[in-house]
Amino acid sequence: MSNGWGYADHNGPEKWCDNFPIANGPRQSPIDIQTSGASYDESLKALKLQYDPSTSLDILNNGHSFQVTFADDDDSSTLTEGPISGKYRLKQFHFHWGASDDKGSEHTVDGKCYPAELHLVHWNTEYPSFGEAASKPDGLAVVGVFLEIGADNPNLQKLLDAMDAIKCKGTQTSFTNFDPTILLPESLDYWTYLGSLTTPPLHESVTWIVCKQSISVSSDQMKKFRSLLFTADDEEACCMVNNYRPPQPLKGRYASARPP
Ligand SMILES: Cc1ccnc(S(N)(=O)=O)n1
Ligand SMILES: [Zn+2]
Repeated sequence: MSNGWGYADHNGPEKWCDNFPIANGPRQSPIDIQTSGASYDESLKALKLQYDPSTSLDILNNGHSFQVTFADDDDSSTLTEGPISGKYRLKQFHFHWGASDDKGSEHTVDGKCYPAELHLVHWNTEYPSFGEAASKPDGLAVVGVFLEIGADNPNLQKLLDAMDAIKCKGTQTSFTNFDPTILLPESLDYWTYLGSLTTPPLHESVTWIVCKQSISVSSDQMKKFRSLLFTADDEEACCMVNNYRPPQPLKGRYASARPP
C-alpha cells in the first residue's frame, strides 16, 4: 500500500490484510450482532463510567476520523465493572460514519446499519500505558454507541462547532471541559464480545461493549460530519465519509448480554 491505509478502493478494508495479516484473524471487529444468538451471562455487571471533564484536551482530524483525546496520567476518567475486571482509563473517543444516512456504523444489529457509531477507547491500567495495552488480549475496552437519525442532538453541538477548525488531516484545536457522559444513551444495557481494533493495526486486544440503545443525530448534523476531509490542505480534497470497516467473520463468536 503506497500511501498508508485508508477507506478507498486502493487502500481500504479489503486491502488491509496485505500489511496487517491479523486482518484475517480469529477475533476481528466489527461484527454483526445477532440478537437471537446473544447469550445471557449472569456474571455480567452494569457498566460504571466515571469521566472528569477536566481531562479532555483537544480534538484532532487524524486523516481517518476525528478524535477527542483525554489526559490519562491518572484515574480521573475510567471504565470499571461491566464485562471487564480492573480499571480502564479513557484515552480518546472518535466516530465512524457513512456518505449517506443508510450506512456508516461498524457494528450492525441483525444486519441493520446505523448512520454513525461512536467509540470510547479505554486501556487497562494493569499495563503502564495505552501503547503497551493496545497489543494485549485484555488491553483495551471500547464502548460503542450507535447514532440514529432523529432530532438534532444538542449534546453533539460542541463537537460540530469544532469541526470548522479541524477540516483537514493533521489539524487540531483545544477541546477542554468536555464530559463524554453526555454522549451516552439513557440506558447502558450492552452486548459484549472479544474482538479487535477496527482500523490498523487491528490488534485483537479489545473487549467490545456495544450499547443496545442509540443516541439521536439529525440529517443536518450528519452533513457536518461529512464536511471533514481525509486529506491535508495541500492535497486534492477528499470528503471524510464511509470511514467504517464492514462486519467480520464471527468464527464461532457470539455476543453476550446481561439478563433483563
Ligand atoms: C484507538 C483506536 C485505534 C484503532 N481502532 C480503534 S477502534 N475503531 O477499534 O475503536 N481505536
Ligand atoms: Zn473506532
